[in-house]
Amino acid sequence: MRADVDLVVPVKTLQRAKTRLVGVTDDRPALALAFALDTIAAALPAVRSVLAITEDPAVAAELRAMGVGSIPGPEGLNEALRFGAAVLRRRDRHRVVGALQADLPALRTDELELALAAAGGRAFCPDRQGTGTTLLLSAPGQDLEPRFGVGSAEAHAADAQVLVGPWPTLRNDVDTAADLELATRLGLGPRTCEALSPVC
Ligand SMILES: Nc1nc2c(ncn2[C@@H]2O[C@H](COP(=O)(O)OP(=O)(O)OP(=O)(O)O)[C@@H](O)[C@H]2O)c(=O)[nH]1
Ligand SMILES: C=C(OP(=O)(O)O)C(=O)O
Repeated sequence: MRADVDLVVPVKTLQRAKTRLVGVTDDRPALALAFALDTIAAALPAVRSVLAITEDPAVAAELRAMGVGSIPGPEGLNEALRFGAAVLRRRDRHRVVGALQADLPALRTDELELALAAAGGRAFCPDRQGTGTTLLLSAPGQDLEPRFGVGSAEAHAADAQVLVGPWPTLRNDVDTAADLELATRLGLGPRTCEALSPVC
């Protein structure tokens, strides 16, 4: 557990989320919600706190039931992350602020902990393709400066340590049916299993 780390997790409005998973399920919003809940449940024991940034009241209600706070933020992923990071920074200016994507339904707490332990300052974990980013950590007391989007791994590598190690579940963000197949092999979280039942 890293008691000096607080994570911002952005969760897009469910009706607009995971459009690349069209055809995988009849209920895409329910699957996007399950991804976020499994990701956050796995992350909680690894850090001091998790704050979700979401405009979606259904997401906020589910998180509240888990004891996780959320606040609405501005439109856009980097905008939402900057907003959330600034809220956390105001609460404690010395902390490490991180951004964790909400689409890691196979995430294991121990793998996140290994990656967090390997970080020696500003650092990021590339996705399994090596082009995107699943986790970004600020240096203590510094701004998060998120550069998520196409080619974000290269953008983050300009000034952040690359975290690559034995944490496949942290690297497998699920955007496509192929990602979901791999996540199923790695072991899906319970909410995602339930949403896809009887697949697992
Ligand atoms: N709060 C917030 N979160 C966002 C926003 N856009 C993306 N996210 C989150 O950012 C992470 C990565 O998003 P994407 O992989 O691009 O997910 P997506 O937009 O649902 O998927 P596609 O429709 O397939 O592009 C997920 O945790 C999303 O929930 C946004 O505008 N606001
Ligand atoms: C926004 C990103 O993720 P995705 O590929 O999931 O859209 C990113 O990796 O920076």
